[in-house]
Amino acid sequence: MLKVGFVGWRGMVGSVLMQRMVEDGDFQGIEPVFFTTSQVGQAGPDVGVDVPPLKDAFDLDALKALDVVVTCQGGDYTKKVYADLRQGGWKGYWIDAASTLRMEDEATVVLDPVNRGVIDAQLAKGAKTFVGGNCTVSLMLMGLGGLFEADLIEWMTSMTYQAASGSGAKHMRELLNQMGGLRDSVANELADPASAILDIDRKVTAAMRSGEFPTDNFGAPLAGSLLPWIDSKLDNGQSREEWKGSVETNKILGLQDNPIPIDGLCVRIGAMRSHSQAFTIKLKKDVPLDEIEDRLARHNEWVKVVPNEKEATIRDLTPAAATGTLTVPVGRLRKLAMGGEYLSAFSVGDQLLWGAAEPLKRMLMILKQQ
Ligand SMILES: NC(=O)C1=CN([C@@H]2O[C@H](COP(=O)(O)OP(=O)(O)OC[C@H]3O[C@@H](n4cnc5c(N)ncnc54)[C@H](OP(=O)(O)O)[C@@H]3O)[C@@H](O)[C@H]2O)C=CC1
Ligand SMILES: N[C@@H](CC(=O)OP(=O)(O)O)C(=O)O
Repeated sequence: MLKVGFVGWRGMVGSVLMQRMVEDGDFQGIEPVFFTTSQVGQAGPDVGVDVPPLKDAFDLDALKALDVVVTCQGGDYTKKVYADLRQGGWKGYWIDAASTLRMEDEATVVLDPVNRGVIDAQLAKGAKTFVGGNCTVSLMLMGLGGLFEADLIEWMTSMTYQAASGSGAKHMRELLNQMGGLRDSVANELADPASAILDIDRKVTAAMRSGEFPTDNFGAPLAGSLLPWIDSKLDNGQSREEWKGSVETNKILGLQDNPIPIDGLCVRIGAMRSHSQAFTIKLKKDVPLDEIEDRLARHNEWVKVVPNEKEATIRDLTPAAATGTLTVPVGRLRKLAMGGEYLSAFSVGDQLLWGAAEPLKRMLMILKQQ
C-alpha cells in the first residue's frame, strides 16, 4: 500500500483536494500521513480512515519514509524541502501544486486528460516529480484539448479574466470587502428609487479611490474595476502569468522542440474562483465549425460546448455557472472576420478544481493503480 504524505492539506487548494479525494473514496487503499508547518502533534483531518497525529513538514526523515509526497503548501516550502530530500537519496514520487519545479527537466507537468501519453512515457523513464500546471493553462487545455490533439492550432492568443482565488484566500476576502464597501457607500441612494444614478456613480468612485478602501492584498481596487497585470514582470514586457501560458502549454503537450506560439494579456477581475479566457485561434486550415465543435466536445468528458447563442451563453458560460463543478464550458465559437482560419472561443473553469487540485488527485490515482 502506498504511504502518501500530504502537506498543505488545510490551505485553500489542499482543502479542495481533500474534499475531492473523500468524495471519490481515494483514501481507501493508501496509507495517508498528514504534515503541517504549524500544528505538529494535533489531530489529522477526518478523511474516513485512521490517520496518525500531524507530523512536522520539515522533518526530512519522516518525509523519506514515504512513497509519495503530495504538497499544496506553496513554492517556499518546495524550495526549502525538495532539493534536500532528493540530495538525501529519497526516490519517492513528489506531486506538487506550486510552480517552483514546473520548468525543471526532472519535472513532468500533469494534466492527464490532455497529456496521459507524456505522463506514462515519463513514468516509464523513471520520472518521480510531477507538478500541476498553472490554472489558466490547465483550464485552457481542458477546454481546447480537441484542437491541440488534432494539431489544428498554428498560433493563438489568450486574454484572461482571472478570479480572485488565484491570488489566495485573503484576496477573496478583500474582494468581498471591496464589494461590500462600494455598496455601503451608496446604501441610502440605493434605497431611494428616485436618486440620480450619476450621484451614485460619483460616490462609488470616490469610495473606491479613498484611502479607507481595503486594498492591502490587491494593492488597488478590484471590485468595480479590474487589474490588467498578474504576477511579476519579465524583461520582454510579459507578466510571468502570460509567459506561463506559452511555456507550460508546450511542456504539457511535449512540444518544447517545436512550440506553438501562444501569448496574450492576463487580467484579474472580480470573480471569486473561476477563471475565464477569450481566445483568438489561427487554425492551420479552414475547418468547418461543426467539425471544430465535435472535436472539442469529444476530447474529454468534462468539456461542454455551449452553442453560440445569447441565452445559452449567459446561462452556461460564466463563472457563476462553472464554479464548484468540474465542467469546463467552451463557447462563443465562431469564425472571425479575418477569415475561415481565424476562430474565436471563450472558456470558463473552476481554478481550484481543474486549475489546481484535480490534476494532482488524478496523478496520485495513476500511481496508486500502477
Ligand atoms: N491559490 C491558487 O489558485 C493556486 C495555488 N497553487 C499553489 O498552492 C499553494 C497554496 O495555495 P493556497 O492553498 O491558496 O494557500 P493557503 O494560504 O490557503 O494555504 C497554505 C498553508 O497556509 C497554512 N495556514 C495558515 N493559516 C491557515 C488557515 N487559517 N487556514 C488554512 N491554512 C492555513 C497551512 O499550512 P499549515 O497547515 O502547515 O499551517 C496551509 O497549508 C500556492 O502557494 C501555490 O503554490 C497552485 C495553483 C493554484
Ligand atoms: N497565478 C494564478 C494562480 C496560481 O497559483 O498560479 P501558479 O500555480 O502558476 O503559481 C492566478 O493568479 O490566478
